[in-house]
Amino acid sequence: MRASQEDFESAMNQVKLLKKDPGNEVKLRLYALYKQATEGPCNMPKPGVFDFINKAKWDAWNALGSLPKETARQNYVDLVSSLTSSSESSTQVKPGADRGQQEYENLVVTSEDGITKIMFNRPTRKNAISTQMYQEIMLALKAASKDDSTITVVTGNGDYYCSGNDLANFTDIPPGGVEEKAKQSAIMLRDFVGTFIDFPKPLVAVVNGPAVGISVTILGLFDAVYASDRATFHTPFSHLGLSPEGCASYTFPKIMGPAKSCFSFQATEMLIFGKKLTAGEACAQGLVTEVFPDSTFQKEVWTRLKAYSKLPPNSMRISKQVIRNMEKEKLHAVNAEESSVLQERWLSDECINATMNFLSKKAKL
Ligand SMILES: CCCC/C=C/CC(=O)SCCNC(=O)CCNC(=O)[C@H](O)C(C)(C)COP(=O)(O)OP(=O)(O)OC[C@H]1O[C@@H](n2cnc3c(N)ncnc32)[C@H](O)[C@@H]1OP(=O)(O)O
Repeated sequence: MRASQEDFESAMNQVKLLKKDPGNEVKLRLYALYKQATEGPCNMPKPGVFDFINKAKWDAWNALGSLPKETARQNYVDLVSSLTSSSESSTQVKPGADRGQQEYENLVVTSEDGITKIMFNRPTRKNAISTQMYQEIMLALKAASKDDSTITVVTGNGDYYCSGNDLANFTDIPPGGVEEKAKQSAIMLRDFVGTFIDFPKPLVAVVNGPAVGISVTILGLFDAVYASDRATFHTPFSHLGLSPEGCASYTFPKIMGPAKSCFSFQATEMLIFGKKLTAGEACAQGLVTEVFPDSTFQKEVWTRLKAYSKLPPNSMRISKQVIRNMEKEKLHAVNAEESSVLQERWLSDECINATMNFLSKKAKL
């Protein structure tokens, strides 16, 4: 039986609900089939060779030649159906499921000695945060807020703490185009940062190495930040045609000193001029609680955290509430404003060019 228009629309909705990123190749095929089913054979001028995102999309659509619209619609529905059934089977029984533990692709989450540890686990990408990883971090934080641990710790696997947003996230363009992508990203960013603002238990960052971008800005929402002396703190927003997020436009000047004092210039030097701070400098500015020599970092930090985790949990949670609640409304408002400014920035030539330069290996920080 041929797929109807309703089957097609239902498949489009199912794509948005996929639990697992199907990868760029499948997404290109979905894009091409969608265009063919709705518009017929490729009717766009061929993009230039350096416009490689649109070129890849054009190639995929053009490769469908004169495939009839109905067949493209059927193929789209079949492809989505194969994706939904494989994602259902891959979330079934996994090791740890019987202990109520969730499995993550880009995180290692463990709970021991009253401490839930959320470790970024993409060391070959310097722990850059992919779209899927944002979702996983939100899920892990929500689970940690309800489990029986007293403290939650965020750290990184490998030589980096985290290299910030995965710049390849912007190559995954939905059928609605780049505007739709920017809109979806702004919603995800607001939810992601909101999860940190609302996190109810003591939240500690164990910064094992260099930290970049959003992994630095959200530190202002943690309750303690311990850093190895190998760590650096870098927010290269202007270099990337971006603007601050993670509430840093509010927390950094507040943490680093009152307005117009020489200290608040440290915040603007970081957020506007992209100055990279050493761990010692970040500690002097109040962004880091304490710095440890890398050789003894893990031992010293975890000994301290284990002692803290034995403190009465309700008292710690209530103290956090008393300290943070007055600020919550303001932080949510700042988060919404920063996300909406970024939604526009992502569509700017400055941002698109900087992202292309990184992805085509012409630039690095
Ligand atoms: C939707 C919400 C959006 C919120 C917005 C947040 C804003 C930010 O977070 S801005 C910060 C974005 N991050 C960057 O600009 C960092 C880019 N990376 C680099 O400049 C360098 O990779 C590095 C300085 C972090 C490390 O350099 P190093 O020479 O030591 O290692 P590499 O060989 O470059 O890295 C290994 C491998 O990993 C890839 N990679 C590293 N970071 C990222 C990243 N952020 N996005 C995508 N890919 C990244 C790098 O390309 C290498 O890949 P290959 O092995 O394939 O070459």
